[in-house]
Amino acid sequence: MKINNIPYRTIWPTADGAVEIIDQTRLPHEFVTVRLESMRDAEFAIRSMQVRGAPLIGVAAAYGVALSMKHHATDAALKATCDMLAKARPTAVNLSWAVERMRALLLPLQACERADAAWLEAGRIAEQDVKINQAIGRHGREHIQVIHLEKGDTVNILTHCNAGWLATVDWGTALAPVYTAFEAGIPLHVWVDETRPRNQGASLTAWELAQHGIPHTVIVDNAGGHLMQHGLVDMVIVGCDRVTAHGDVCNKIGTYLKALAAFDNGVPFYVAMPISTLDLTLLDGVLEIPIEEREQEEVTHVSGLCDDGQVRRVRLTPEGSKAANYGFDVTPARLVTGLITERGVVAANTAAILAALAD
Ligand SMILES: CSC[C@@H](O)[C@@H](O)C(=O)COP(=O)(O)O
Repeated sequence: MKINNIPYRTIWPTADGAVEIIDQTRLPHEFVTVRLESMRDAEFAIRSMQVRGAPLIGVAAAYGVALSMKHHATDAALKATCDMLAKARPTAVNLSWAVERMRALLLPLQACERADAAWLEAGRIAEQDVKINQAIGRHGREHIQVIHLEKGDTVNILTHCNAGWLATVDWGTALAPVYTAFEAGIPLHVWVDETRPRNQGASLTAWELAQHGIPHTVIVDNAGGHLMQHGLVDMVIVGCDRVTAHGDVCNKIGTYLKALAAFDNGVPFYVAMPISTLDLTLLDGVLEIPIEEREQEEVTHVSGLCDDGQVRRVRLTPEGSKAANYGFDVTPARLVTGLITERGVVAANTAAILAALAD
């Protein structure tokens, strides 16, 4: 995708064997890239959310394994690296998916073969992510097009958090259909939930849509229900961090409330999902998916650009008030209209999911 008309990806290998990322903690007010030279750098980037979004943290972890293998490629080093990276964030299954794919490839190899093989495999995972997202974009666009033909007017799409190109290597998941439809000339407008506490909608989704000239409006997280009651939302598309065999969807906190409002108002609620986000070991998402709890400061404080041009952090809540910071919630399958995958749009139930996997 493009920043100031220059094509970028969110992560890329450098000619001298390091990895570069866009530091997403600095957006939208500053565009800064960061060089990762070690597994510790990759682990810090994931934990601190310099890189975030389920597919991207998987790719960053794969590169983390590759960086580690350049220096220490024994069995013990491979185990320690994979175990540490897999724990950097708990909810998105793509992280452990990517780490386990690296481990399975590297473990049978001689130590001296591991560095080159790891580097190639991390690159393959990154390239695959781009292709998968392009396919999600094509499948999702068809549904946007159907709504456009029925309505004969601009399609209003609501999204939560950031599941755009910043959350992947390129294109995004939930926003891939948006970019693809926009390129095909379908008139659309995106309602962007600000997505407290870290405001990935207001700071990341709004920024990347603006870079691409896509009409959008940032709304507070509580506005979606009101907009749906007044016919101002034609469809919802969100990303996801883990989907169970039953089709329950875990995504950024607040997604469930949007799904309830969509259901009550007859608005289609789609979840864009690479197949690697499926966790067939789990059935009931509410009971079984681990939900990340983060620091209270993400709730009690916000940072933003002040009128003097400086980025500052300020406290919102009274000193002494406790805050709880659950990062994700689970939307039961019954509220999901369809899962937009690289293999097509799949119903959120076990039979349809298994049939899609068998194709
Ligand atoms: C394509 S990204 C899908 C999800 O990872 C995204 O919607 C989300 O919840 C991201 O959460 P984050 O905490 O910013 O990593």
